[in-house]
This record gives sequence, C-alpha cells and structure tokens, in this order.
Amino acid sequence: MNGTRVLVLNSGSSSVKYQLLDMADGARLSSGLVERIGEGPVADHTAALKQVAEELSDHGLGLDSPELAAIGHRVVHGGTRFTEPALITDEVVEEIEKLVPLAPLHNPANVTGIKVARALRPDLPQVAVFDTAFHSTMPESAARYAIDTGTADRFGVRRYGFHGTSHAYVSRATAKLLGKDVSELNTIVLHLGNGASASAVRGGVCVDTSMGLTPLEGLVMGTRSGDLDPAAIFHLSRVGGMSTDEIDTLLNKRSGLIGLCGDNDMREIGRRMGEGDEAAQLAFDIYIHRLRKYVGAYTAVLGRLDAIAFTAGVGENSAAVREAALRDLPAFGIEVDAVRNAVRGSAARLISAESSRVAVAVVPTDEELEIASQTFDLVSD
Ligand SMILES: Nc1ncnc2c1ncn2[C@@H]1O[C@H](COP(=O)(O)OP(=O)(O)O)[C@@H](O)[C@H]1O
Ligand SMILES: CC(=O)OP(=O)(O)O
Ligand SMILES: [Mg+2]
Repeated sequence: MNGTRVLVLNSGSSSVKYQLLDMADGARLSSGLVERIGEGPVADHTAALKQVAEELSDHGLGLDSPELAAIGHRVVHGGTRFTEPALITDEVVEEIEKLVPLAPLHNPANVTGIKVARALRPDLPQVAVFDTAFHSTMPESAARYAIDTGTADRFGVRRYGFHGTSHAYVSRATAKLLGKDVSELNTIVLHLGNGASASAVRGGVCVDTSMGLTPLEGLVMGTRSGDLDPAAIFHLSRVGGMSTDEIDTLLNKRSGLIGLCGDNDMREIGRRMGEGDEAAQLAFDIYIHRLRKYVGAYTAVLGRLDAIAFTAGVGENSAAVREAALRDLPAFGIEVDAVRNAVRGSAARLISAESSRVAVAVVPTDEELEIASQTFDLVSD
C-alpha cells in the first residue's frame, strides 16, 4: 500500500455523503453531499456515485489517484455476522445483501455504493464499517426480546442497535474532553439526528442501546415513531385495514416529529413553538419525555453515571432540547449550566454546572473520521 488517503462513502436512502481524508495528518481534503437521489437529475445511486467521482476529479482528487489507499463504506446493518470492520469481497457483499430485509431503508443503498465503487476501482481495498458493530457487546439480557426463543433465533429477531460508529467515537471523545481514559467512564450518549438513538456505555463498552432489530425502536425521531405497543400494528391492520407495507411507511416515514406536527426539523419546531403553536409544542414535549425516560433507564442500567454526551444535528445545536431533557434532575446529580448550554460552537464542550456530579457535554460526532480510521487500520495491517 502506498497512499495514505481514504475515501469514505455514506450512502443513505436518498443521499450520498462523502469525505476524502488523509490519514497521515487527519486532514479533510474534500467533502460533499449528493441529495435528492431519484427525484431530479440524479436518477439513482449509480448516478450519484458517478457525480461524487466527478466532483473529486474537479478538485484534482480523482478516484484514480495513486495516493488513495482505500475506500471505507458505512453499512447500517451487519446482523450477527459482522461485529468488526470487514474487507469487502464478493462474499461480504452477498452477506450484506442478505440483511436487506432487516434494514430496507439503508442496506440497499449501502450495497449499491459498494458495487459502484468496486467497479470504479477494482484494484483498491474497500472496507465495510457497520453501524451495528459497537453494540455487539450488549449482554443477552439487553439484546434479547422476551419472545419465544426458537422463533427469535430462526428469524434473527433480536436487538442489534445502530449509529454504533457515532456512539463509539463520541464515548471516546467525551473521555478525552474530561481528561480520563474511556475505561474509567460510564457514559450515556444521546445521538439526536434525523434518526436518533441513546446508548449506555460502561468503560468504553456498549451495554444497552435504544434502537433494536431495526432503526425504528426507541426515541422519537424526525419521521420515525420509536417505541410503540406492537399491538398498535395488529390494530391498524385488523381495524384500520392497512397493509404491512402501509404500516411500515407510516411508522418509518410519517411518524415521529413530522407525524405529530408536520415538521421534522427541530429548528422549524422551535420557531413554531415561539409563536405559540400547540402541535409543535406537543411534538417537542413528546420527544423530550421519551428522551428523559431513556436517560433515567440508562442511569439505572449503568448504576454509576459519570457523563452524558449530546451529539448529531439536534444534540449539537439545540440548547432547548438539551435543557428540557435534563431539567430538574439535581437528585440524579445532573445540573446543566444555562450560560454554558447557550454557547454555540463546533468543538466538544462541557455544559454542566460546577456543582454537577455528572459531567454533561456537547460532543460533535465524526462518523466519517471514525470510518476512515477503522478502514485505514484494517488495510495497513
Ligand atoms: N441549529 C439547529 N437547531 C436545532 N436543530 C438543528 C439545528 N441544526 C440542525 N438541526 C437538526 O439536526 C437534524 C439533522 O441532524 P443530522 O445529524 O445531520 O441528521 P442525519 O445525519 O440523520 O441526516 C435536522 O433535522 C435538524 O432537526
Ligand atoms: C441507522 C439510522 O437511523 O441512520 P440515520 O440516522 O442515518 O438514518
Ligand atoms: Mg447521521
């Protein structure tokens, strides 16, 4: 291997995000986003990947560069097979395709990204980094649902968890911010983006997380319901006459914040709340109520809580969400400082009061850097 550059591809259901990093010094050489795949000039993921290749060429950083050491791909579902980054082979691609039923919004796009990138640079090592990997350490008591064991095992029905690359990166970055080793710290990580999940991390090891079989379980999200009585699905089917696919779309795309108030962007919800909009206020309150439940639950799971880290689009930017999520919890040793919380910035920072026993922090996530590091480590061995 000659080069030190790694291209990271994060192929989502309707977008492709990319970053080119130089692992010699961690420099970000280029980054971009191709959006609205399938809607306009970008017909499909193949066209999107071609556009990424062209944009890189335009910056003199073409995919044909000899300095490129590897391509790293975010893959959302790794099932029980992949608990670590994997060097991509035909067999690995087949295994990722087999997991499509468990992540129908995410894995097909990931597979297309891999196939196009391999066609463009068949000579280059490519690595899959899985969202589920970090959560594979969860004990069976957290990973299993309380359903018939034979049926669960036959169909792979268990809790896998997602956003693992972010939870791993942020739990380590939190320890760094606090000047501690990650092995000394019990942390709750709240990854609040469009998709949202919480995790309980004991000494750098994940012991529970809020997403489950799919990225639908847990917190209230931009368009996903999160936790729900599963009997609601039988009811919508039997009484509402809805098909399985219709209910799937309802819960994944027309629920959460957008289902409750018509907006999934927390900035817009904040603006509407300022105008006294009741639907926006209720959506916010439901979002916060669920978040507080997970903070309480994971405090009990961990026994001793040292830190809470907020990350991703909402976690990094919404002081209102952070304040409401942890309001009135001094009995838990959790006190947010209003002035610190209001400071905006792009660096990791503490927002807890001096008197707070639990450190509360805003820690920007960097899934691309983490994917690049894991990719480079694997191909450098
Ligand atoms: N300044 C802000 N204030 C409140 N929320 C914000 C702000 N900036 C971004 N967000 C929220 O972040 C969300 C996107 O988060 P992000 O982590 O980028 O999502 P994803 O990676 O899942 O697409 C947006 O939907 C928006 O609600
Ligand atoms: C797994 C998941 O929910 O990912 P995203 O937040 O990118 O949709
Ligand atoms: Mg994200």
